[in-house]
Amino acid sequence: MTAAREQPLELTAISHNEGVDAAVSAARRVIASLLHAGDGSAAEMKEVADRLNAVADHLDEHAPAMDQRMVDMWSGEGITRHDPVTGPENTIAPPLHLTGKDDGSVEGVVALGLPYQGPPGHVHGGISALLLDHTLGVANHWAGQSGMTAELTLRYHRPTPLFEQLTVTGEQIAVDGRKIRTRGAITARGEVCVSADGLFIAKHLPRPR
Ligand SMILES: CCCCCCCC/C=C\CCCCCCCC(=O)SCCNC(=O)CCNC(=O)[C@H](O)C(C)(C)COP(=O)(O)OP(=O)(O)OC[C@H]1O[C@@H](n2cnc3c(N)ncnc32)[C@H](O)[C@@H]1OP(=O)(O)O
Repeated sequence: MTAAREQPLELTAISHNEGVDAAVSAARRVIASLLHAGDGSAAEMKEVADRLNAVADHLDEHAPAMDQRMVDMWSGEGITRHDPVTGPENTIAPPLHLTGKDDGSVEGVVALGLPYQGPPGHVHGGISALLLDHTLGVANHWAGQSGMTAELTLRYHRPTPLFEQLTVTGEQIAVDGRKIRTRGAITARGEVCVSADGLFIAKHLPRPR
């Protein structure tokens, strides 16, 4: 499928310790800290809310127009910085860090905390679906033929643990005309927790200009 490469290639934008990336890391910490604190916290939540709203007001005051920002988001070639799985500019991205491997597959590791909880102590099934949908999409890009998700079939083999290193993989299996078949999995401690089979159709929406 893909010619052998000498070393893994970054498929995720590298997070910087400055600028918006640093602010986003801080915001991720706030999200986790709020959930950890909960309703019974002794912290003065009215004051916390006022301070957070002041930060949001400041950001909104200095933000570009939405249509301009959309153009900016899609102006580069290659790796995105805004997506909800790997994006260093997106607070809801865990983030997962993906690299392309010699064998044509992609792989990343991530540990998920409280904001991603479903069953007690374990990852929400919809979050696993999000991670796999994106990882399969990136695997298609890495293999050279990408598209939009038409079907995503998930099998949840065992609960996926929070707070532990998870390995997320994706690999393009076949291309038949516009139909692209892709497979992937989330494993913990070497055991498959979730496996995914995707059908993607070669279609690309126009980039904002
Ligand atoms: C990009 C720039 C930045 C680069 C970054 C590089 C690094 C990162 C790389 C990459 C990262 C991206 C990772 C993203 C990952 C996330 C992906 C998503 O979340 S995508 C959003 C969710 N999906 C939708 O919203 C689709 C909505 N549905 C549609 O738009 C259409 O229904 C679509 C495209 C799926 C098909 O529509 P039609 O009109 O184009 O094609 P028709 O003619 O209907 O179908 C073509 C063939 O496919 C079959 N087909 C279509 N849908 C099917 C289905 N659901 N099941 C089975 N077959 C289906 C049909 O039967 C037909 O087959 P016959 O040619 O006749 O044999």
